[in-house]
Amino acid sequence: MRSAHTVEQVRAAETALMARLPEGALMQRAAAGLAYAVLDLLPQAYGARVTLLVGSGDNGGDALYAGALLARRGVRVSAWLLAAAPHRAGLEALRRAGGRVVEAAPSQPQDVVVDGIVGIGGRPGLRPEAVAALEVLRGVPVVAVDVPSGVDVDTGRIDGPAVRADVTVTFGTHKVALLADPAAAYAGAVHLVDIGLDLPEAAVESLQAADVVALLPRPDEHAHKYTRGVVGIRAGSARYPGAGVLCVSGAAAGLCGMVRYLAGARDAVVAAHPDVVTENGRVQAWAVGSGGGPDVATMLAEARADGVPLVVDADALGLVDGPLGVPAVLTPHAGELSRMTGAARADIEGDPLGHAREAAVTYDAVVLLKGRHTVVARPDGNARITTTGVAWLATAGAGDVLAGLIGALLAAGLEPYDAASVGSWLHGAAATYAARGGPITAPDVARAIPGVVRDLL
Ligand SMILES: NC(=O)C1=CN([C@@H]2O[C@H](COP(=O)(O)OP(=O)(O)OC[C@H]3O[C@@H](n4cnc5c(N)ncnc54)[C@H](O)[C@@H]3O)[C@@H](O)[C@H]2O)[C@@H](O)CC1
Ligand SMILES: Nc1ncnc2c1ncn2[C@@H]1O[C@H](COP(=O)(O)OP(=O)(O)O)[C@@H](O)[C@H]1O
Ligand SMILES: [K+]
Repeated sequence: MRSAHTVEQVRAAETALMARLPEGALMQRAAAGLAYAVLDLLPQAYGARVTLLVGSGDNGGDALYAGALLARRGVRVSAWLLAAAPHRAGLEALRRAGGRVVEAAPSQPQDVVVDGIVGIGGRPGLRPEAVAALEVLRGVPVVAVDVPSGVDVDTGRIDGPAVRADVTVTFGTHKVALLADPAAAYAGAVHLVDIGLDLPEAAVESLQAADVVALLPRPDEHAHKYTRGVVGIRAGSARYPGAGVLCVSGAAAGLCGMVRYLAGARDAVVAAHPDVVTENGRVQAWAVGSGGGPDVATMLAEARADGVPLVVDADALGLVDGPLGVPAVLTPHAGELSRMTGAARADIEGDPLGHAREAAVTYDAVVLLKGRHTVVARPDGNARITTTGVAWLATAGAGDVLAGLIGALLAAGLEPYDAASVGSWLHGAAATYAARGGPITAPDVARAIPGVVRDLL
């Protein structure tokens, strides 16, 4: 599991650890990790040029100590001080190692910029001096120290100018802004340096392959189709038969024992999926709403009346105005959530984690808010953020596949939070497998799911 802790949690762990270590030890650990990450980006250390952008706090201190380590390896390090009182000991260390202080951009082309402007002590946004410095150095690869400066660390919001990093070297744990968009998109590749912090459980996390393996349902030796779970699909209509076919394709990827289909695209579904049963009968979960048509209200009401867990997607989301009274996963994209809650779409896109968490409370359900980094939020405030996937997944019908897949995982017995987050992880991984760097369509995503599962197991 990748965990993201809040600034308050990091500070508390840091205080506890610092009490047991010699002064400056943590910063030395951080600086060493940072220096190695910068070295990794340089063709060779000797003669390379690195500019440090240095603010007034310990984030700048990390950059200065790392700069000292780099200077000892022969890197030409320039520290551009953006605040009046930079970390004193760090600055001395850099000078002793042969680094220099500059007041403007170095005239020679630079190989790397290190963003040590602000870290977890920063307020969102950047001062004009920092914006100007970044502008002058535009085009040079940026390594951010701990977080890209300017982002809102605990929410992932971007409320002003912020650094766009190629790599972020973070210390002790991930910060929320490194998982949650829009800030996560500013972080580039994130490299975690262990500095020995002892941290509590995190409210925000991101499943990794090993976590998905541990949660995946699989048949035991004596399994039969009913013990593996039956998912019912009420999706697709005469007008939108494709949505029914796609929702079934996600459900029929093999993760539960059987798929029942009870909606208006029966012929198309059976033609595409001869394994699907179209008689009514018991199910352990329903997926409702994709390509809904005029019967969507009836379909939602009938599924609810069954008392089993539900996935509510697309057209059915507009009918949800409070808790459904059964365990549920709601799967809106930002536009659908905007229609549900009345919040502006841009506000939702600016703070997907906050809006997903709020909606989870309002609807007393797991809310899966789709996007580049999909958020799965639970009413108790916990959230999992999906980092698998590729932009090619933003294609018509991909959401229908996801709804069916989550339905199958619910039917197989996963809790709604696990079903939604595992389903979203598999969906993103399947898109990446299918895309192999190129375009995909929704059926490609569904077809790639069994291969992802096979490789995981
Ligand atoms: N907490 C930890 O466990 C560790 C922290 N370390 C480093 O220490 C950092 C935190 O250091 P600090 O608490 O000194 O805080 P920061 O260095 O993040 O920034 C605080 C300083 O920046 C100024 N500032 C705030 N917002 C600003 C803005 N938008 N523009 C310009 N200046 C702004 C403040 O007035 C303050 O002086 C971490 O991010 C990390 O890089 C590491 O040295 C290792 C251990
Ligand atoms: N930029 C992106 N990068 C990666 N995945 C994305 C991006 N934009 C959207 N997605 C994913 O693509 C899928 C689109 O689903 P959705 O919007 O419901 O489409 P549809 O309604 O046509 O099925 C979601 O799983 C979403 O998370
Ligand atoms: K920074």
